[in-house]
Amino acid sequence: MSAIPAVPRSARTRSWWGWGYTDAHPDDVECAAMGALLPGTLARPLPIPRIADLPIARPTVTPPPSLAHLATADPRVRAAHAMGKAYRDVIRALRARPGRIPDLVAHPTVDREVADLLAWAGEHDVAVVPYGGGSSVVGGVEYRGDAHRAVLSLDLTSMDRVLEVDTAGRSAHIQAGALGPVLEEQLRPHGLTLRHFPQSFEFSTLGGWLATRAGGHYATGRTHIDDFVQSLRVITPAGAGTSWRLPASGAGPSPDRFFLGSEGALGVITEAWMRLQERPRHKAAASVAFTDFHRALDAVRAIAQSDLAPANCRLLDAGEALFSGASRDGSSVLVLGFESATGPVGDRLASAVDLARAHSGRAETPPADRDASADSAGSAVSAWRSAFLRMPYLRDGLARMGAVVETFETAATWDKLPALIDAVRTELGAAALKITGHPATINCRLTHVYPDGAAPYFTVAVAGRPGDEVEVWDDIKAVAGEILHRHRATITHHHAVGRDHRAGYDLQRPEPFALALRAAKDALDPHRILNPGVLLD
Ligand SMILES: Cc1cc2nc3c(=O)[nH]c(=O)nc-3n(C[C@H](O)[C@H](O)[C@H](O)COP(=O)(O)OP(=O)(O)OC[C@H]3O[C@@H](n4cnc5c(N)ncnc54)[C@H](O)[C@@H]3O)c2cc1C
Repeated sequence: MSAIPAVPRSARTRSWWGWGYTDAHPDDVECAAMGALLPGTLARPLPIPRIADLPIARPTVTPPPSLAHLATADPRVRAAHAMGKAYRDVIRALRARPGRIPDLVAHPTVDREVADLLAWAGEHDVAVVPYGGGSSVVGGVEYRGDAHRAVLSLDLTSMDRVLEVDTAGRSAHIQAGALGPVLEEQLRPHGLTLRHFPQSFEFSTLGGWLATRAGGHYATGRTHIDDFVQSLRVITPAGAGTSWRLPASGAGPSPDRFFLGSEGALGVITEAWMRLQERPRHKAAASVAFTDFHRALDAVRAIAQSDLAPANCRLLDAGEALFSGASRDGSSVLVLGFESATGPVGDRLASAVDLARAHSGRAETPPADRDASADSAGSAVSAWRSAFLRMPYLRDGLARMGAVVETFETAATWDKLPALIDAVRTELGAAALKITGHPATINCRLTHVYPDGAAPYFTVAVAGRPGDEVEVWDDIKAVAGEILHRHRATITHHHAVGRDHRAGYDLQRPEPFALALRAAKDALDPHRILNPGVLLD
């Protein structure tokens, strides 16, 4: 077991209202150029919002002297903790309609302080919203309604240390508030990695990943945060507990599984022992073009059902391929990638490309295996990768042009996928036209693939009704949820339930399970202060 050095934090300024760093936001010219691609958007971008324009009331509670040093009522901090980072949040900031802003933001540094804050909140009818990186896209970190006297945002990011690394057992004891880069930087000296890279990696935390059952960007194999959990420490209003560190256990229902995905409604995750991996040393990537998207789906299914296990197997439809620069001729593109810490992967890549060719894919001969530190192979592959990281910034630029942008993801079995994807394109497209009077762009990519199905991710962009973008988004979201439900596709594959997916989640979960969840809430959170409205009422 070894001790871990401290890690410096980024000096760049994070946006309080939009994605990422302020210095990476598209400027007015870039926003206008994007808006010009969508008929009906504004002539010029909405101004960058100012905190001074928000309706920020004075806090209605004061913490006791013993906890006062942990909490702030600074309007800038409170505004930055009022919402997550969905389109809906960004447009509400732009339109100065943030909803209820927390009265206080607390930054506990140890478990005792978390427990004391929960006890104080329970006694004073203060709702507590656990907050990691604040990258929720489902209304997970905001408070809706007025049932509580006050709202406390419980920011865990001061608890961001890797406490211990067990190199022999390839696992690490990590505090829940560590942001992705902070966590990986502390593991790097050990040659190990958690290898969990959601698109939001830079601005989301271990605790947030665990509380939402996040999905990393690897297409197959171990990519869900669930796969890496060895043990969890959770603090609830009814007491704290830590599960045993075990490689596996068949002792009844799993306590870790119980808290995974609990979204701050059942307790606060403060620490976890996580399984690690060696850093990959071999990589190989290639892209395959398809004229027919449905043939491409068949190719992906064949690859997913083989034993090749690609790290990346991302099928982009023609719109998505065009937008990311992976193709300009109307083809769908399959981006394939392999990596390994132990041996060359070029043969696996070649076999996957052969399978794709057998389903009418067009591919160059794949490049040979290369050192993992080398630059990406293939222009379509690298074009897609850069676009992937830039996408959230562009979404905010489109929001400034008054566009409505909704991204939603799901998963379904192979027998249902083609009809589901077609229905989203046609039915949601028609609904968006009816709601806004403008044609929508709807793109699709597969983010994760399984032997028995896959996870499609949709992006819908359409000009909004100026000033009513939130209502338009809500209407489009409701139609999308209805289509998913009708096709027996999950309301979310990795974005969580939060408040925005409640209707779909309530329909999806079996009633005895809902009963058990309500009973668990009653037992663990008797004053109903933990993230009210998330997962259940
Ligand atoms: C641009 C963008 C890209 C994204 N890409 C992905 C992706 O690739 N894969 C993916 O899975 N998701 C993705 N997301 C969604 C989001 O990043 C994930 O849900 C992430 O896991 C949230 O982590 P966070 O630390 O930001 O949590 P927050 O947003 O702060 O919180 C999310 C939920 O977890 C609860 N919570 C947070 N910390 C704790 C804790 N310590 N204990 C108990 N409850 C807690 C909160 O109360 C809330 O309900 C993306 C979001 C954006 C904006």
